Amino acid sequence: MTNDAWSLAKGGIRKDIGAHNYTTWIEPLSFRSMEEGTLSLASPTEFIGKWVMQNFRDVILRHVSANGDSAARLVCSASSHGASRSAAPAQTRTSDESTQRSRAGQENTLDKRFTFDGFIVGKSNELAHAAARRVATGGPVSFNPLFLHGRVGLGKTHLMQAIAWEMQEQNPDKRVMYLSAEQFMYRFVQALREKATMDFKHLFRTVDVLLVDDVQFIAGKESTQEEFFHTFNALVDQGKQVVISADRSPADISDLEERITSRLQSGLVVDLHPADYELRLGVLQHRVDSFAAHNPDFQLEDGVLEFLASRITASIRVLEGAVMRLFAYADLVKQSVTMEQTQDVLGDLLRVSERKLTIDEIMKVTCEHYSLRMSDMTSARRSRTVARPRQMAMYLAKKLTPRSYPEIGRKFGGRDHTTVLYAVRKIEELMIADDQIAEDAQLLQRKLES
Ligand SMILES: Nc1ncnc2c1ncn2[C@@H]1O[C@H](COP(=O)(O)OP(=O)(O)OP(=O)(O)O)[C@@H](O)[C@H]1O
Repeated sequence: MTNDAWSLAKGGIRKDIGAHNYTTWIEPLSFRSMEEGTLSLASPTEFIGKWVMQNFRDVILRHVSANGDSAARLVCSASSHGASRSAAPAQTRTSDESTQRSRAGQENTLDKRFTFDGFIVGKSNELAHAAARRVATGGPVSFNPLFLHGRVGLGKTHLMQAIAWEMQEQNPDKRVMYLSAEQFMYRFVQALREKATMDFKHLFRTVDVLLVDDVQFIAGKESTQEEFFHTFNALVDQGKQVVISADRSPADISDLEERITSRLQSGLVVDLHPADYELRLGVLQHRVDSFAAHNPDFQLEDGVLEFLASRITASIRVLEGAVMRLFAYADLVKQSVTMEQTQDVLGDLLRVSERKLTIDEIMKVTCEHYSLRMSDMTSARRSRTVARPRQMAMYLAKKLTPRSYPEIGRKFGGRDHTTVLYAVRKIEELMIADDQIAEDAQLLQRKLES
C-alpha cells in the first residue's frame, strides 16, 4: 500500500463518518507503512491516535481492505514515536481495553468505557438504569426479557455492556454473551453455510445471559427471526436472563412476527427518553473531569459546558463527539479553550443544532412565566410589572435567536432598536445585582431550549 492508496481510502472513510468527524480525526493522520497486514498511521497527538483506534478502527480497515490491501490491524500513534516501536504497545492496549474473551469462548467486543461507573443518571434514563442495575446483580430473574428502547445515541449500548461487564465481574462463572442482532445474523448465516447449525444452537442455548443489541435489525429477515425466536424461548424457559435493545418499542418494529413481538413485550419494556439539560451537562462534566485527570493543564472558560449542554440537544453521542473535538483541539494548541474558540471549532455542529426558536415562542413562554397577556409584549404600557418581563423577552430574543436589534424592536410593537439595546443591557446588569432576575432568565432559557 502507498500514500496514494491511503488517500483513496480516506475518500470512502469521509463518506462513512461525515465531514465533521473526518476533519477532526482522519485528516490530521498521515500514512506511515503497511506491512504484513498492519496499517500504521501517524497522528499528531496520542489523544487523537487513541480516539481513532477506539472509534474509527473498523471503518479505516474496511476501506483500506476494500481498495485491495488486506489490512487486519491498525496502529495509530503520535508521530514522534517510531513505527516499529509503537506498533506493539498500541495493539496490546487496544485489545486489552476493548475486547475480552468470555467464558462462552466467544470474543466479546465490550467497550471498556461502557460501565455503570461511566453512566450518568438523569430523569430521562433513571428507570432504564435501575432496571439494568437490577438485572446486573444476577439475582433471581424477575423480568425476562428486559427490553430497552430509545432513539439513537441515548445510551442503550452503554447500558447493555454495563450489564455484561458487571455480571462477568460479579459472577465470573456465568457465561455472558453480548452481541448485536447483526452479528447474531452473520453467525447464523455462517453456521448454515458451514453446516454447523448444531454448534450454533448449542453455543447460544447454553449461555446464562444473552444480550442482543439493535434487535430491529432482524425485522423482515425470516430465518434469522425464526432462529432468534427459538434461542430466546429456550433461554427464557430455562430461566436464563435475556436483555434486548432496539431503537423502537416491540410494537413499533414492523416486519416482526406477531409471536416474537408478544414475547418481547412479556418482560419489562423500558424507554430511554431524550436527555434533558441537566443530564447533558452531567455527561459533559464527566467527560471533562476524565480528560482533565490525564491532562492537568487543560482548562475551559467558564460557561462553555453550559453553552454546549444548552445548544447540542440531538443526542448524547453528538454531545460526546463535540466535547471530544474540543479535547483534540486543546491537545493540539496546548492552551485553555475559550468560548470564542469553542464556537469556532464546533461551528458546523452548532449551526446544525441551532433550534429555530421564534420570537413569538419567547414572548409566549415569558408571558406564561409572568402571568401576562401576549398583547402586553407589544403594548405601550410602561408599568414595571409589564415593562420588566418585556425587557426580559427582548433579552432572550437577542440571546437565543439570530435576529438583529431592529428586527426584535419591530416584533415588540414597532419599538426602536435602541429600546431593545437598552433592554438587553438592563437585564444583563440586573442579572448580576438581582438573584430573582438571574433565576428567571436561566429558567426561561432552559424552558425555551428543552
Ligand atoms: N447516560 C450516559 N452517561 C454517559 N455516557 C452516555 C450516556 N448515554 C449515552 N452515553 C454515551 O453516548 C454514546 C452513545 O451511546 P450508545 O452507543 O450507548 O447509544 P445507543 O442508544 O446504543 O445508540 P444506537 O441506537 O445508535 O446504537 C456512548 O459513547 C455512550 O457512552
